[in-house]
Amino acid sequence: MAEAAQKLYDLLKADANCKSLLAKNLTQERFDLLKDKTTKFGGTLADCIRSGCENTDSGVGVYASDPDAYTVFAPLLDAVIKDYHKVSELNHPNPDFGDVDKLDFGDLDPEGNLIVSTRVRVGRSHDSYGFPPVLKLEDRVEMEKKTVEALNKLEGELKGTYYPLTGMTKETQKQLTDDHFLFNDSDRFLRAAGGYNDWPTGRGIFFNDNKTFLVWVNEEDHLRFISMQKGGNLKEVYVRLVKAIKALESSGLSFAKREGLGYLTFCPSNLGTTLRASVHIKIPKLSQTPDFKAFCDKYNIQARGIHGEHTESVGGVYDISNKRRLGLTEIQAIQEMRRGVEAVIAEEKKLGG
Ligand SMILES: Nc1ncnc2c1ncn2[C@@H]1O[C@H](COP(=O)(O)OP(=O)(O)OP(=O)(O)O)[C@@H](O)[C@H]1O
Ligand SMILES: NC(=[NH2+])NCCC[C@H](N)C(=O)O
Repeated sequence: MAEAAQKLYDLLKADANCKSLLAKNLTQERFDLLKDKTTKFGGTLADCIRSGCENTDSGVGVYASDPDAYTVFAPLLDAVIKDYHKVSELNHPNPDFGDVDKLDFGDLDPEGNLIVSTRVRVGRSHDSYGFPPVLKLEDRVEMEKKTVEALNKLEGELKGTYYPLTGMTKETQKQLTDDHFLFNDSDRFLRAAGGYNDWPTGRGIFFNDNKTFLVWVNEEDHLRFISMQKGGNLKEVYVRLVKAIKALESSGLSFAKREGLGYLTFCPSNLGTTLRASVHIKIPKLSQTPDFKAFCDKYNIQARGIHGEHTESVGGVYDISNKRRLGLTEIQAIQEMRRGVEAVIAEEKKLGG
């Protein structure tokens, strides 16, 4: 067990240019302290660090093998979490979605010139199962079954159908992915972490008729709840997601949560609120300025390409979202994204866009 971790650690140390949070925070002292430990789910240090050691261009570089890893490997994971979310203490507040009847925002781009679409997602983990490195095929299948039973109870606007990946044609998968609804198995960071083990068994997507509410089953996290639509109406998208979270939390599913850390996810960058609110937005001018990255950092927002993380922009359209998910409430994370997007729009217009 310690040998596997040692081999991986050697790989990490061999890349002197590695800038990941793993490289920064996995000191020799922490490595020695953790290398022989195992979680209740059988997770090891090697399980947590494999992706970041095999991919030294990782930004974060670490995944939790299971919910218990956040306790057993806390000396490493806590340091990475503080670093990513820019907090000095791990005292994440209780969930607070705000008063959805009194939100002080609506459409972020009422003229409809810049924002192509808006999406808000959260991740949830079943508290009785581990994460991909320790999951068995039967666990995934069992989790999928329990999840679908809960999803089938949704009503009204959230009512929809579950489509397992097993049996879905390649053409349908490609179309749904190109249209930004479905995930695929092309992320090498997630692959190295075990995220595609037994692919595609136990995975699938649930959506309502107009594809404004979607659930990913067994992609990176056990569950991702997603609300999205064309245009910039953040209020409609957010209110729909809050409704879905509340409905699913009262449908018999029990989600992994930890005092001080909020909702637990596979990747430490996602825990806390687990909320990522994004717009696809046309910013050909701002994105070309040398200060674009600094501008985003100032507002705690992140720019991605439009086919998801680690992809490039197409035609000056970027995915702009809140970067922090921990140490603030859900409504504060949404407001942080809103302020960032409003600033991006103002700056793009100032530059003549
Ligand atoms: N505002 C948006 N409008 C339309 N599609 C979006 C929007 N934001 C993200 N997407 C799409 O969602 C899919 C998933 O994106 P991505 O993997 O970057 O983020 P994520 O699902 O939030 O998860 P993670 O941050 O863990 O990678 C991609 O197809 C991406 O294009
Ligand atoms: N989808 C995510 N969890 N993204 C954040 C980290 C992704 C990858 N492991 C890295 O370190 O770069």
